[in-house]
Amino acid sequence: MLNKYARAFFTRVLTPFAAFLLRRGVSPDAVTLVGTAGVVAGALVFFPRGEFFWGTIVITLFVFSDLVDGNMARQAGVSSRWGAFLDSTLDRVADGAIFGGFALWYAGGGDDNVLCAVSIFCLASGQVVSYTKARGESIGLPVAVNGLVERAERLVVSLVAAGLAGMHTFGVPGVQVLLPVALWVVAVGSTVTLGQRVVTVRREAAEADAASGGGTPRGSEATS
Ligand SMILES: CCCCCCCC/C=C\CCCCCCCC(=O)OC[C@H](COP(=O)(O)O[C@@H]1[C@H](O)[C@H](OP(=O)(O)O)[C@@H](O)[C@H](O)[C@H]1O)OC(=O)CCCCCCC/C=C\CCCCCCCC
Ligand SMILES: Nc1ccn([C@@H]2O[C@H](COP(=O)(O)O)[C@@H](O)[C@H]2O)c(=O)n1
Ligand SMILES: [Mg+2]
Ligand SMILES: [Mg+2]
Repeated sequence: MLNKYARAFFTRVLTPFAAFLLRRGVSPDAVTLVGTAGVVAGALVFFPRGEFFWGTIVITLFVFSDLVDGNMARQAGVSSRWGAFLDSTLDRVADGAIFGGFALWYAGGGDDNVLCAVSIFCLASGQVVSYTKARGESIGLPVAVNGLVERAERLVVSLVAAGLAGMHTFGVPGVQVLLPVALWVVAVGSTVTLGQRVVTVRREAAEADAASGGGTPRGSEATS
């Protein structure tokens, strides 16, 4: 949903900044790499210590690089398969650090085994949701569904909640509950999304197999 409705807005807002970076000789790949490093550092330095406000601020400063890198590549006319691979692969690394950071907090100072498990579930289910699309497309299917909770929703729900929950350290009462609520929402939403994508891939695969007389495309079943 956000990918559909908010992307156009952010493209307009970030285009001048992307153009500025290109004029300064910065490459899209550099933005992808630095952005991911910033998200990973913000998540793994602050979240395991329960410093959710500052962790979210640092992550927010870097996470929009994921919208800037592609914008730069398109403006410069250098969009590439390598860039698409790098962007998607490092998205998985960033997501792992964010939900891993939550899990480390609940395994340590946050001392809550259930929320630690929910964080790990968010991490794993988010990766699987993304994998369904990548694998479906790699066997030649359109995977014409995004589902209820895509990456943008996973990030916005969990980071807004983490940022607000972190305001507890400034004396704002009652906000800590927002992070557990957000993690449960992301966990349930990711499960629904996984179901939506699996059902779509199953239908598209059956249609494609019927149209081609059955069987997977040569070679594709051998990859994983
Ligand atoms: C008083 C202060 C309190 C402190 C609060 C802190 C406020 C800040 C909190 C949060 C900000 C979070 C912003 C998160 C923005 C995320 C942007 C982003 O990176 O989106 C990425 C997304 C996907 O990009 P790609 O196409 O490159 O990635 C694909 C995707 O990963 C696919 O995964 P899948 O979906 O399938 O699981 C892969 O399949 C594919 O391989 C991969 O290529 O980009 C978009 O979706 C574009 C839309 C972005 C919309 C961002 C909306 C941000 C909205 C609000 C943020 C500000 C909220 C402020 C709240 C303040 C509260 C007080
Ligand atoms: N280093 C990069 C990063 C991205 N791309 C291209 O942009 C597409 C992703 O666009 P986003 O707006 O989601 O960032 C990606 O599929 C590539 O085509 C690139 O070339 N190099
Ligand atoms: Mg990107
Ligand atoms: Mg990306």
